[in-house]
Amino acid sequence: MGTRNSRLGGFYQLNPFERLQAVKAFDGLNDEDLRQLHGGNGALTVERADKMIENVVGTFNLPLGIATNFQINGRDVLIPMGVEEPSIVAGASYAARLVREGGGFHASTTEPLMIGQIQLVNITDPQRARFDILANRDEILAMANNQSNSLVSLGGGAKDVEVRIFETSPMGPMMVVHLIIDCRDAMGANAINSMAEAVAPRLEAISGGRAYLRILSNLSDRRLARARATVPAKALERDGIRGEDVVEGILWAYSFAAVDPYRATTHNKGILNGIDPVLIATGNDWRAIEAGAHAYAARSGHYTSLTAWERDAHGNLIGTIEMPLAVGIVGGATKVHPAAQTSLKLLNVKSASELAEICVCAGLASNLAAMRALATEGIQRGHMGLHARQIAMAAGAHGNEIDQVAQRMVAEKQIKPARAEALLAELRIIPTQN
Ligand SMILES: CC(C)(COP(=O)([O-])OP(=O)([O-])OC[C@H]1O[C@@H](n2cnc3c(N)ncnc32)[C@H](O)[C@@H]1OP(=O)([O-])[O-])[C@@H](O)C(=O)NCCC(=O)NCCSC(=O)C[C@@](C)(O)CC(=O)[O-]
Ligand SMILES: NC(=O)C1=CN([C@@H]2O[C@H](COP(=O)(O)OP(=O)(O)OC[C@H]3O[C@@H](n4cnc5c(N)ncnc54)[C@H](OP(=O)(O)O)[C@@H]3O)[C@@H](O)[C@H]2O)C=CC1
Repeated sequence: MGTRNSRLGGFYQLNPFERLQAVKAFDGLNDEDLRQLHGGNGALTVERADKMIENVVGTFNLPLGIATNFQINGRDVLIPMGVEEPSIVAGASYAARLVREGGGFHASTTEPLMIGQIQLVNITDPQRARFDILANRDEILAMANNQSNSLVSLGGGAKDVEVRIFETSPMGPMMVVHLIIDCRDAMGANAINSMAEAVAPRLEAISGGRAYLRILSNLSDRRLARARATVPAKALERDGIRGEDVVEGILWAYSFAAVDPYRATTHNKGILNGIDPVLIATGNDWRAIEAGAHAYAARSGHYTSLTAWERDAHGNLIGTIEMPLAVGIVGGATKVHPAAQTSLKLLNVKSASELAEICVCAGLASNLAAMRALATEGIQRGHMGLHARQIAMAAGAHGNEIDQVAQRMVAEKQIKPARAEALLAELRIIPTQN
């Protein structure tokens, strides 16, 4: 067993090999696990990829970083993040360090209940049909649960039936039946779709209508994850700016997102900056979470922030987040992609709910990092300082040239492709002149 202390100050100053050793010391991962994280022989092979999707010609790599400093429900966690954008991993680690000073994140989830929808049309007497479908609830649930080999024995499966009537639509009236399904540790899409397709003929017979769509809803608003964090005002003190003033700035940043959908969209993008990379690293479906997150943000009819920020009686900053988070630790690609398996092992989660809790904490942390930067020095110093290396590489820099060009651009505060090209040309001329 490793040290299990995720407070790894200066982790970023190590090289990738040294970082892997620190991860190994944290968790006691074995060498095979490390190879999978590192992308060596254990990583996704073309042969395996060819069995995952269609028309495969290769694999597409992304950087895998480790966010440090997270403490969630009293447990230290190192969070793997697969992402192409610089400063996300740094920002999340920084914010987790700040939250750690306030006692870490507190997270929870609702039951993993999802919705399967069956669309019924051409029903002459919808009120009678609704009554009869509900009267046959137990039979419908039993038919749905016949589709599952293990969900029911694990305490999950189809739990309830609901009926909604739409008086009008572009094609006329329709009825939508919801199957409420407890998906346990699976994201559940395939399980739900099988159940929805299985019960549709019976629903047609009861209602006298015709079933068209039979599919899950990605607005999984019965499967919510929540987290709360406290940041002592003192922890936010920096470069001569008082912590109280940083709190004030962050609260104005939040207020902007709360009232203005143009700002809320960017604010929520900053939250998903923390969540999507964890979904990718663990082989989860990030399109499903993105769709659910934005729909949930608009549930009142006004698109708004997925987080809320306030000040407590002592002047400390309090942040909360609540959003749908349908993730799995079984099913989909979670058990197929070798690095996803290792990421789940590193996270040491025993249930899909625990993974969802980690995801919302990463989202809350990313939101805090972005707002702190935006409300103080601006986003460009931290973000562009780290993005400078990508600009240097895009300009053609290799090896040592990358850091040399990036450092010059940061020092000059001119982080631009044209400047990178000029500096690179300069760097390449100097050695030949000597
Ligand atoms: C980038 C930092 C953290 C630098 O911040 P800094 O002040 O230069 O950092 P520091 O040197 O004081 O170090 C503080 C901690 O940050 C971490 N850290 C520091 N440097 C590194 C690094 N190189 N690599 C990895 N981690 C790093 C590390 O955890 C370190 O502590 P330690 O644990 O070592 O004791 C800060 O400027 C920041 O948080 N910026 C915001 C980053 C961010 O939000 N990026 C997202 C991209 S922009 C975007 O897409 C979203 C947005 C902004 O539009 C959303 C919105 O509008 O709301
Ligand atoms: N709109 C969307 O979001 C859609 C998404 N998808 C894709 O569907 C995939 C996810 O579907 P999902 O149904 O989760 O995956 P799978 O069908 O791969 O796996 C889920 C199944 O695993 C079995 N199982 C074994 N142990 C457990 C456990 N502890 N908890 C829960 N189930 C367990 C259950 O089957 P059993 O009970 O039979 O043993 C369950 O139905 C993702 O790849 C997603 O991209 C697909 C269609 C639409």
